Amino acid sequence: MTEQALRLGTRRSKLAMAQSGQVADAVSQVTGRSVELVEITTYGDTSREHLAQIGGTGVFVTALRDALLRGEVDFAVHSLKDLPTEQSDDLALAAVPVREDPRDVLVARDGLTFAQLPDGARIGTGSPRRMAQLNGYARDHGLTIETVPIRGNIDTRIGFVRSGELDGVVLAAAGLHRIGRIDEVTDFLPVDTVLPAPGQGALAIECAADNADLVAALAELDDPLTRAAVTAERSLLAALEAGCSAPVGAFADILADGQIVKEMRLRGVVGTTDGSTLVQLSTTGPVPETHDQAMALGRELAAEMLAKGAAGLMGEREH
Ligand SMILES: NCc1[nH]cc(CCC(=O)O)c1CC(=O)O
Repeated sequence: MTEQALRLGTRRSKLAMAQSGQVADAVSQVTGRSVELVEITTYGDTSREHLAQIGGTGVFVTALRDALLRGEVDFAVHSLKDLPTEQSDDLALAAVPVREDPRDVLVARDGLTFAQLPDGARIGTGSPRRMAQLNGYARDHGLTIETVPIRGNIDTRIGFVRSGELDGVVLAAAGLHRIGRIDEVTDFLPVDTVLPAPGQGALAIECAADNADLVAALAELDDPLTRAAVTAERSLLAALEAGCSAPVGAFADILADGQIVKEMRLRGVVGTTDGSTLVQLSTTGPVPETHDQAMALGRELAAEMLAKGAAGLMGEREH
């Protein structure tokens, strides 16, 4: 008797298809079952509005979750940074695999690094988080850049540079890796210059919470350290009451002594999009061993950031 193929719900973008294809192979290996991709269109794929305007929260995810809840697909793969922080009781975050490079990168004309950009350079990004930190970095170096809000898939965004319309665009390294275009990066921005979005570079594999066999099988793809890190990052975001299009960066990493894992450090930043005010803080604690401990790390840092005025910065509205 042959078991039915598992149905993986995925968006159709090149990036989504690449990451779903990679997860499909891994799931086939751990379950011994074949995996069939089911393409689903989300609001984020069809809307032409800027993400900062449509709110961001869940626009790439809701249609996939609905298909899971209706039993039309067995599991779904999301970019973790697109996943709203509130988790539905009916769905399980069954696995968070090992994170890919979390950094933001610059793809600029003529091989330029960020420090080599000319004064007034036009840099495309629709992300208030990137705008705030890029403008802040430029200010610190006596440079002004113009951040230009853009949307579209990775090909479209890099296309603005190739056509000469923009001097550069800022993207996530992970996405470029996954679609095989990492060679086009002209500068990898260190996380201390531009903190990534909470969960950036990580994937989320979701399935129905009551599908116990599948929850258990998918758990084999989970990386506990990645899960602890992204849980702390997302807890910070939630405790700041910010959505995924807010100017909030967060990154948790492991402080190790040789091979010995010592502590987890969580860094967070909130700022105005012009980069004139940035609140960046970090906290360090034992590596979380439970979900609650990882959540506590994020809440702790959020409280410190709020005490330093973070709420006022996030309240800023774009004109
Ligand atoms: N919101 C779009 C999105 N969602 C996930 C990624 C990249 C891959 C990742 O962060 O895992 C991107 C593109 C980008 O920010 O350049």
